[in-house]
Amino acid sequence: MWHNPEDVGPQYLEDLATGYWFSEVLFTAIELDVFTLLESEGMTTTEIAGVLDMPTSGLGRFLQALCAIGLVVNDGERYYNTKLASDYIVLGKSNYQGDSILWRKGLKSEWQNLTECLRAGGRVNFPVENEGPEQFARRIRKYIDAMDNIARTKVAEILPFFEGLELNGKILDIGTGSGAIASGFLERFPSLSATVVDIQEVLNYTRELMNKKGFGQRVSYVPANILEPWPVAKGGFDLVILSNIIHAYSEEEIPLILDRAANCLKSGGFLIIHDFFPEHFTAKAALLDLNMFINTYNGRIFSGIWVREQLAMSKLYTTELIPLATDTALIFAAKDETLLANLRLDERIRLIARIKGMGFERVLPIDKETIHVADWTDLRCQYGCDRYGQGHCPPNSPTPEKTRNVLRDFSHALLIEGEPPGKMFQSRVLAAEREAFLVGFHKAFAYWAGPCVLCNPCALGVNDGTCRNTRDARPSMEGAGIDVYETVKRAGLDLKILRNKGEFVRYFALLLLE
Ligand SMILES: C[S@@+](CC[C@H](N)C(=O)[O-])C[C@H]1O[C@@H](n2cnc3c(N)ncnc32)[C@H](O)[C@@H]1O
Repeated sequence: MWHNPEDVGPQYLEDLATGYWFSEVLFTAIELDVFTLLESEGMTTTEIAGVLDMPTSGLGRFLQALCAIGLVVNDGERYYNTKLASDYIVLGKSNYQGDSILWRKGLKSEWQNLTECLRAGGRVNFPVENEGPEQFARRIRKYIDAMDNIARTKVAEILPFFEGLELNGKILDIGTGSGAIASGFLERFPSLSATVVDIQEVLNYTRELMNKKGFGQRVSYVPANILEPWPVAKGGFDLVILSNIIHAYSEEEIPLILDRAANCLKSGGFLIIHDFFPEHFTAKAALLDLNMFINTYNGRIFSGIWVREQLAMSKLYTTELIPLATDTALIFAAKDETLLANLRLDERIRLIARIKGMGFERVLPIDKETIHVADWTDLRCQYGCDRYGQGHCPPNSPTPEKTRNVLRDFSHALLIEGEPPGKMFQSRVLAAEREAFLVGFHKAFAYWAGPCVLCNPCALGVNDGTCRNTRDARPSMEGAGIDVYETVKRAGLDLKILRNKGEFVRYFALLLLE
C-alpha cells in the first residue's frame, strides 16, 4: 500500500484499517487451494463448491472478491486464474509463493500482541516449550519452505549482476535456509561448489532439497551457530552470501558476523548482502523491523549506510545500496575495490541509489520524451508571481525554445521528488547534479522547483540586480518552459493542485543525463 502524503484523509485510514480483509481473502484461497483447482480449465461456482464440499451461497461472493483483487477472472460461467495466480500460487509451480503467504498468516497472532510487546519493551511470546523433535522438524520445514519461496525469486534478480563473469571456486552461504540462493549460483555456474551453514535441524532439510536438485556432491553442510566462530576456512571463499541474515540480530552482533564474512573471503572474492533497507522500501523495512521486534529476541532493520560503514571497518570496499525491483536490496563488497567494477551494475542504477541516499523521496529514471515543454508556463510567472524578473526567474531563465533545443542533447533524465524546505531541496538537487557529473555523466544538468532560494541573503547585486552565485543557481523546471504537472503525469505519478495554504507540497526536479 503506497502512502501518498497528498492523499491523506479518511480514505487512506480506511484502506489501512481494512488491509487485513485483502490478506484474509488471499490466505483462505491458498488454504482451500482454489488456484490449483482452477489451473487446467477453470471451473464454475457449482463445480468448485462440489470439490470443496461447501454451499455455493458464500463461495460465489468469495470468488467475486478474488476477481475484484485480480486473482481470478470470470467469463460469466467459469472462473479462471489470472496470470499472476497461475504463475505464483498454483501448487507445484517453480515460483510457488503459497508457503510464504501462509507463513505470513501464521505471524498474525503474534502481531495481535503488538500493544503488549510495546508495553513490555520487547517480545512477549516465546517458542513452544516441550516441543517434541517431530513437531520441531515440522515447524522448521514450514519456515524453510516459506523462505525458499521468496529466495528462489530473489536469486533470479541477483544473478544478472554477475552476467559476463565466469565464477568458479567456492561459495559460503551463511544461514542458508533452503539453500535457494546458493542453488541459483550452483545452477548458473557449474564449476562452483558450496559450503552451507545453518543449525543442524535446518541443514537436515536443506540436504534433502539440495539432493532433489541434483547438487549432492557439490554441497558441504556445516552445522554451526553463526554467532560463534565459524568452523570454515579463513580466506577460502570466492563468494560469501548473507541473505536475510542482517535483520535477525543486534548492532552488537552484526559487526562480528560481517567481520567473519570478510575474513572468509579470498582476495578476489565477492560478499553479497541481501536484505531489507529503509533507503529502499521505507514502509516495508519499518514494518519488518516491527515484525522482528515482535517475533525475535533482538532482530532489527539496519540502514544501508550503517552496514556499509561496518563493512568498511572490516576493510572491505562496497558498492552503494543496489535496489532490486522488489522489496529488498543488495550491497556487494570485496577486498579489492577494482573487482566491484566487474559486476554488471548499470551506472544509472548506482547513481539513482546514491541520489536517493541524499534524502529524496523518489528518483525515477525517465525518457526525455516524458518531459513536456510548453509555451504557456512563463505566463504563470509573468502574470501571477511577484518574483517575475528577479534572479533566475523568467525572463532571465531559458526559454521554452532553448529548453527544447537543450533536450536534443540528452537521451534521458531522472525525475527527483523531495519535500520542503525549498533551500534544502535545491541544495540537494545541486549535490545530485554534482554526483552525476563525478560518476561520469559529464553533461549532467539540473532544473529544480520554484524560484531560486539557495542563498540567504540572496546574492543578487544591489545595483545591477544580477546573481553573484551563478555557479550554484539553476533554473526552475516551470521557469524554463517545462510543464511539471504533465511531465509528472507522464512519468506515472500524479501531482495534485494545491487548493489551500498548508497542504502538503511535493517538489520535483529534473536531472538531465546523457
Ligand atoms: C531468514 S532465513 C534466511 C535464509 C536464506 N539465507 C534465504 O535468504 O532464504 C535465516 C536463516 O538463518 C538461520 N540462522 C539464524 N540464526 C542462526 C544462527 N545463530 N546460527 C545458524 N543459523 C542461523 C536460520 O535457521 C535460517 O535458516
